[in-house]
Amino acid sequence: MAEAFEEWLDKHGGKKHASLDLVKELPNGDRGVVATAPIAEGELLLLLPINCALYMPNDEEWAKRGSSFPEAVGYLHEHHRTLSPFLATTLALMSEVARGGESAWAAYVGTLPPSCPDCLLNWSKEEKKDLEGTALEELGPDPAADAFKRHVAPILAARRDLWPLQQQGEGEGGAAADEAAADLALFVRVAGLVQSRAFHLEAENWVSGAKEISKLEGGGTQVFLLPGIDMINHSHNPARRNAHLQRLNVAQAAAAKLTEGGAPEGVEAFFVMRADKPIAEGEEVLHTYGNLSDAQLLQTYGFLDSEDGFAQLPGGAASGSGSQPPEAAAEEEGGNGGKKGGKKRGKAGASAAKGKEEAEEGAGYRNPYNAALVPWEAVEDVCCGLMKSMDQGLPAALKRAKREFLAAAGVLQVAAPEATQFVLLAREPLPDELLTAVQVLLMTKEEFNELKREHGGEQAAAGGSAAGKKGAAGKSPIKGAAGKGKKGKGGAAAAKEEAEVDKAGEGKEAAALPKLSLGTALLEEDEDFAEMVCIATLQVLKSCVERYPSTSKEDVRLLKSSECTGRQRLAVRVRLGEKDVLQLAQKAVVELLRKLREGEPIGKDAGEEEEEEEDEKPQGKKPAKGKAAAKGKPPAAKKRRGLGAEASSDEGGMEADAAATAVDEEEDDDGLLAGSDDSERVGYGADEFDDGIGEAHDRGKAHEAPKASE
Ligand SMILES: C[S@@+](CC[C@H](N)C(=O)[O-])C[C@H]1O[C@@H](n2cnc3c(N)ncnc32)[C@H](O)[C@@H]1O
Repeated sequence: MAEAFEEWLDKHGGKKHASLDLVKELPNGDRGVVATAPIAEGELLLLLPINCALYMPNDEEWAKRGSSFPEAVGYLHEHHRTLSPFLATTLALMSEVARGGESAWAAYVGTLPPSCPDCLLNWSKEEKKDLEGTALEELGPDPAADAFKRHVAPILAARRDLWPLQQQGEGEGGAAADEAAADLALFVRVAGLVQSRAFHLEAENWVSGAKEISKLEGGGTQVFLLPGIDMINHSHNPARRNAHLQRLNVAQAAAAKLTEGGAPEGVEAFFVMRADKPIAEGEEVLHTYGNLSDAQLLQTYGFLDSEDGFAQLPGGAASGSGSQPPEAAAEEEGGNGGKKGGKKRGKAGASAAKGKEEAEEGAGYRNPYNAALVPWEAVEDVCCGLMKSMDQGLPAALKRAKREFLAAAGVLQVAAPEATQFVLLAREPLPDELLTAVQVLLMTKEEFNELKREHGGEQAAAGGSAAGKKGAAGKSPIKGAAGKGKKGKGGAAAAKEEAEVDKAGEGKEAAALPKLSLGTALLEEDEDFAEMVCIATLQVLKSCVERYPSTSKEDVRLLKSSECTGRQRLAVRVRLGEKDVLQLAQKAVVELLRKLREGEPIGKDAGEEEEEEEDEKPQGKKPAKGKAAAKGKPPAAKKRRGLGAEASSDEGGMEADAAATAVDEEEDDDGLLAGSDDSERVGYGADEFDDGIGEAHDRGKAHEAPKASE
């Protein structure tokens, strides 16, 4: 199989390093690319002419060399242009698989595994129950069966010559049922392969130049199957990675002396895999599939990282494993790529030690790129409930106006604001969007109207341009606002209030406003408001923690038990990872509140402010509160709200609330989350296509290209 592939590659002008085994069986039963002799840094590992890749061409490519694409690709290009790139590439590979020995890609098809075993596509309903509450919880119909029925089956039926029927046995329900079952089975198999092997790259003009490939963008992507290159496994650990992918145009490939004797006819570009560092004999070639959370890794690739070096990173997480025994995971170490330092070092050392201990006990490695999702609905419910408890219930029109305003101001997604999910990251557990949304929801009608006027006003002054605008942070949109502590209104008053929702900003919501980022300026000015915002945020986070059927402690216990194996273990690790992030967010809120109460500077420039404060402060004088104080202004007058009447008359009120809502201290501080410094925001935003399947990249934000130093 490897020889047939190498012959095929050679025939098409591709190259493979002589000292590489592309299909080496690894100790864990998987296959990987392994060096059979030492390879020097910079050496070419694989060169793949673009004509060997399976993908949907853009119009320009099609015009230039349409005839070199498989027939199925041509058919899809001509007749199904709105199909998602993922489904189109899946159908392209299905055609080559179904055509067997007749396919021009038969040698490549021969290198493919039977399936992507643990990809979610292959999980039963029962197994998926363990993912309840996570980003991977399936709420609608089975996405694969749904995509098959809606998009794939009609295409197969229309062109049986391109997608010949697979061999079927005699089954119940007659020949038609058998055909459909065989088609669906092939689709699920191939979709799993494409999902776990394809590269999602920005569509670009090939002739324009080389490009680092790991940078993926939400829009305008092409989904490429890159034979041979797709044999390389992933590592989260920069210290273990030793290869990276580039695409080069013909001139660049020639300049790099990759195509002596000239490029094969009709080839405009190459995919190139090179050694980033020396690779020892017997060492596996590894690169990165992206900075992906556990949920994204599981959904797309059917595995969770079971390595490796984060225990060694200063401030790093412990090693451990989802699928291998914890003892083995705890033994595996390596890597030293972390850059954390400063004040956190002392604690990090202790955390790493504690983390290692936990790994040994079986708690497992936790991914520093993990994320948790907070649905808008939860935020709205909690905030509206809180306002109601203060006799300031939000009438429907005001609720709608706030939602529309937040969408126009870039805090909620525009197309379907209600479907927004705030993405909390281990490295940024309290995103500004979430704090901003909570603040806006907790504003009285008057405050909200004033915010709208100020924020809309900025837009008018800027000629409607949202680019580079700062938002309303630090401007106190509620300064001088009336209506604090308003008492309850009956139905008629509420109806009047609906009618009173300020018309000033109306219509502006439709247009894009500058991005709204309230930060903490308002919280620093108004202690009661700050307490409300913190309580509400803690309640929101608590409601998110409660959506899981188990607690973190139970999950850790499960991971420690030898019975928790296979897919159940993967699922438990995903939900524990999400809960870790929610716990970090809870801690961040409690810390924010503490700082606000103690008048400590907050935010990125806190250090600078502290210094400024030090310089300006007369000797022996107590530091004043907040930013205003830091800038030499008197602290803002304390403001009172409905809730504040109780909470602030009882000095322990907030602590009690926070304690009731916040972190289980026994469970926190496991020190397992801090790790690499290059965690990037990853999310699960709006789907571009309504396939409902595919991979994390179609649903998420771009991942940063690995830094040069990696
Ligand atoms: C692009 S393929 C890599 C080649 C694959 N190992 C093979 O034998 O064909 C991606 C698949 O390899 C496996 N894989 C890659 N990196 C892995 C890792 N770090 N740990 C476990 N499995 C991994 C997963 O099954 C994943 O879906």
